[in-house]
Amino acid sequence: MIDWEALRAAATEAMHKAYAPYSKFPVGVAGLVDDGRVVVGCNVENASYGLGLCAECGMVSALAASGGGRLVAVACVDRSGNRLMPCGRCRQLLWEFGGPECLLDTVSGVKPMRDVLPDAFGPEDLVTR
Ligand SMILES: O=c1ccn([C@H]2C[C@H](O)[C@@H](CO)O2)c(=O)[nH]1
Ligand SMILES: [Zn+2]
Repeated sequence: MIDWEALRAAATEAMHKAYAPYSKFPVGVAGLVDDGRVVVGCNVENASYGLGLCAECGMVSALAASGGGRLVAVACVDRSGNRLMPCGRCRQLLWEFGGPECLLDTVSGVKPMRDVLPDAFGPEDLVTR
């Protein structure tokens, strides 16, 4: 059983560390890894606006830097602690480390990644046919 409350709490704690002076839209994300650890990320913006990093970007970096593994569940929250859908780019980032079965705490309930990124491009598509 996935403890979604705990995952949302970890995402909310990360959200409070966001650096979002330009959008004033802090985001936090937490991912449950297949070995039981929880990795988090927050958005980090830049004076060169287009260079801002989404929270999920930091989270997958933390995943790799802390030993890797597969994401089994992900929760993203906004400043009110409400569920937030990852942007399209971030869905692709999550797909790389979670694949179709990874669960996402969406605004319309828990869904597998395959439902929020249908017909996704992934590592297996790089195999020459
Ligand atoms: O899934 C998302 C969507 C948006 N943001 C950030 C990017 C930007 O800093 C702010 C407003 O778009 O929210 C994320 O971190 N993750
Ligand atoms: Zn994003």
